[in-house]
Amino acid sequence: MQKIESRESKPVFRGKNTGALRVLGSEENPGKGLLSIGNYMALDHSRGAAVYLDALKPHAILICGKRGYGKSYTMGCLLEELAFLEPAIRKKLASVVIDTMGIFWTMKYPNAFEARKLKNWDLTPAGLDIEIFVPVGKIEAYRKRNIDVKPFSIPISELSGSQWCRIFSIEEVSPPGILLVRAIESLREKGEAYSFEEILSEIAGDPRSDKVSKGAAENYFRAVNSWGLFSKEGTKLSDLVSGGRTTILDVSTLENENVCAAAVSIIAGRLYEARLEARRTYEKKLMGEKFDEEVFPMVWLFIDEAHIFIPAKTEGLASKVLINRCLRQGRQPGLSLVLATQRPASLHPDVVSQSDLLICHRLTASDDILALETSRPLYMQENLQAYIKKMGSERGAALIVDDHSESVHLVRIRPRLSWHGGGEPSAFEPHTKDKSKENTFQL
Ligand SMILES: Nc1ncnc2c1ncn2[C@@H]1O[C@H](COP(=O)(O)OP(=O)(O)OP(=O)(O)O)[C@@H](O)[C@H]1O
Repeated sequence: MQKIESRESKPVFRGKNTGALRVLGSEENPGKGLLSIGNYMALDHSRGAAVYLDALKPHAILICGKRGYGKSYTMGCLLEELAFLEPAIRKKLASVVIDTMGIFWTMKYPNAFEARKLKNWDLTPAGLDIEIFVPVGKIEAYRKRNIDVKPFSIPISELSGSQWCRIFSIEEVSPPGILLVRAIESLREKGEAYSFEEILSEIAGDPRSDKVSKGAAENYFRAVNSWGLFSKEGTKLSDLVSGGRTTILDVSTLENENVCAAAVSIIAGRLYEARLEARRTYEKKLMGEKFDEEVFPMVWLFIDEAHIFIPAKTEGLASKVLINRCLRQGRQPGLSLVLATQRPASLHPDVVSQSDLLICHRLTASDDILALETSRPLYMQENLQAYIKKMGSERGAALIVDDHSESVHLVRIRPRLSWHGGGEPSAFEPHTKDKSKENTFQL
């Protein structure tokens, strides 16, 4: 089993109590493609056997928990584990993070801050080989801060007139809305990519609209240009994603949540299409056909603040793609989705019911617990509240509900190898000190 013999192939936990191999997410895992996420946590909170997640098959994982209890930290652990898989498996997978908070760029750096804690787990700090992409219009701002980033953009022609109306929060039947839909649909009918300038000239040349509507529509699109996210051609998917890579799409500069959702919808839709195509190639290969070109890897798509993109009560711009394609049908083409939220109650209920793995950190709001309880699998012997109580208030402690083995597990997620950028800043403590020994974790 690959993590049992060396860092590439050694278990991450050689320390205390490493017991029987337990793989969550697959009953058939042959001991390969294992993500070492932590150890069992006994009721007295002592450390038990190592816990692994399967990475050979596609998964839909929901990570939830109240603010500051480990959601993005856990996401980072999964990303690290995917990045450190044995090369033969790693090259068939790719990780893509939609980074709404701008916190994942720090993964390039080793987690020197928690070196002592890592030592307790027999681990050493390690940075990750990641690529960070930011909207093309924002590249200079990042470079000025000495953050090594690459530009990405989305083709402006990917959005329909009605999607633009939703982004601008205007009615499709209002005068600027009517103009905007007409202008965009007329450009789209030509079937070619078009630029921001071409949209403006289409608006200006509309014979049926008055000056005020034209002025308003123009202003909306000038704002689009300032976001620096859209361009005529857009970045090719193959430039963003390929086998073995960890890609961070930092969209934290986009203040408008609708724009973020539109971007997520387009990216997730393109990943899904690419995987469908790859799956067809894979089937043909199995039938004996020869293919020389590289097959698009099985993607793990990570989205934090998922309630923004798949809200409970309304249909967000990314809801359809994420629910209907990635969640419900992602298994077949091999697209994994890892969603995180502080507010399960604000998340579309399909996310809870369609996830095959639920990683639940501490939760206290009753509506959030109820949202998970409502789709609580029958195999959970106790109610969720009781499990959460057992888990206590330790950061990084999690309840994992595994639909494959129909079982529930109390786990302590391991410390991060790479620098975690999502922690709370403190006005008091110097940032260089190793705080491991002061943490609530007593190992
Ligand atoms: N598994 C863990 N091991 C050690 N410390 C942890 C672990 N998980 C979380 N922590 C600690 O808790 C802090 C907060 O975790 P994290 O940033 O993941 O919170 P979050 O749930 O994503 O919060 P928010 O909802 O505000 O984004 C981390 O900075 C870290 O100090």
